[in-house]
Amino acid sequence: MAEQLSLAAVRDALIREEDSIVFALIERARRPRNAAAYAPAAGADDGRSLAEFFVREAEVLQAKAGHYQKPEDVPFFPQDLLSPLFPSKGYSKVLHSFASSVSVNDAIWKMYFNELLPLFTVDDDDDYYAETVALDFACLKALSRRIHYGKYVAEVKFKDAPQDYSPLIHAKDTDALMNLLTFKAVEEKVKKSVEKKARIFGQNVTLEDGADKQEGNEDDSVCKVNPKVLSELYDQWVMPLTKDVEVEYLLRRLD
Ligand SMILES: O=C(O)C(=O)C[C@]1(C(=O)O)C=C[C@@H](O)C=C1
Repeated sequence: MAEQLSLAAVRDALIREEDSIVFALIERARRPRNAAAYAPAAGADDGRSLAEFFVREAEVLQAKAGHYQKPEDVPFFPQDLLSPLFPSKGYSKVLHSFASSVSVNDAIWKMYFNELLPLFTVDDDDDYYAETVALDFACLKALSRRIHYGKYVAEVKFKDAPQDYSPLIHAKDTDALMNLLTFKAVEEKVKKSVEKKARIFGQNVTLEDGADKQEGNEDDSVCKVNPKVLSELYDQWVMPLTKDVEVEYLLRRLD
């Protein structure tokens, strides 16, 4: 995240993350549900599923390569990780030092597998399990990153109005903090934006004249992921979880 923190810059970063989420979901939607990849696997440690095995192992590798150093990159299985093996320049620390420990990944994990997957994958099995869980990992990472950007949003909002936030933080007034950081008009725009991206990115491109759909004349049934699923995902989970991150960060901001 840029050193110069402003609400506009952070919102731009959130908009950019929309692209990653929409693309990741479109890629995952190429495969059917493949439920066997999520069931406890015979012979695996502690009856883990292939999906859990893959995410754990992928995070171990990525951490060794230097990932998970920034507060927006939060691992799903932090207990398994080793320090980076390669030096990096580091990143500018614009957030409070506890920021890395703020995580809603458990909620993201449950939401993704229990609620979201059935909404945008066909209930079938094509036996491409390894590819499927790699695609799931991409979706989980994109969602987690976007949601944990809430830490930056919270920091900017606090810096812009410490006089409004501080009393609520001292009083640990979670509901009032939630109200103060909520902008319903922005949320409506975000939902429309992400729905539109799903409609545009998820089209089949053809070279025949007039075959491409014009805007305003969309047929959502031919989109690779139903655009309404994207606006629902943001409405029900992505924005509420981002706000949970914001509140959790703010509650500890004056420690
Ligand atoms: O843009 C903000 O102010 C945010 O806090 C981000 C966000 C979002 O998740 O997109 C969350 C809460 C606001 O109500 C609006 C949007």
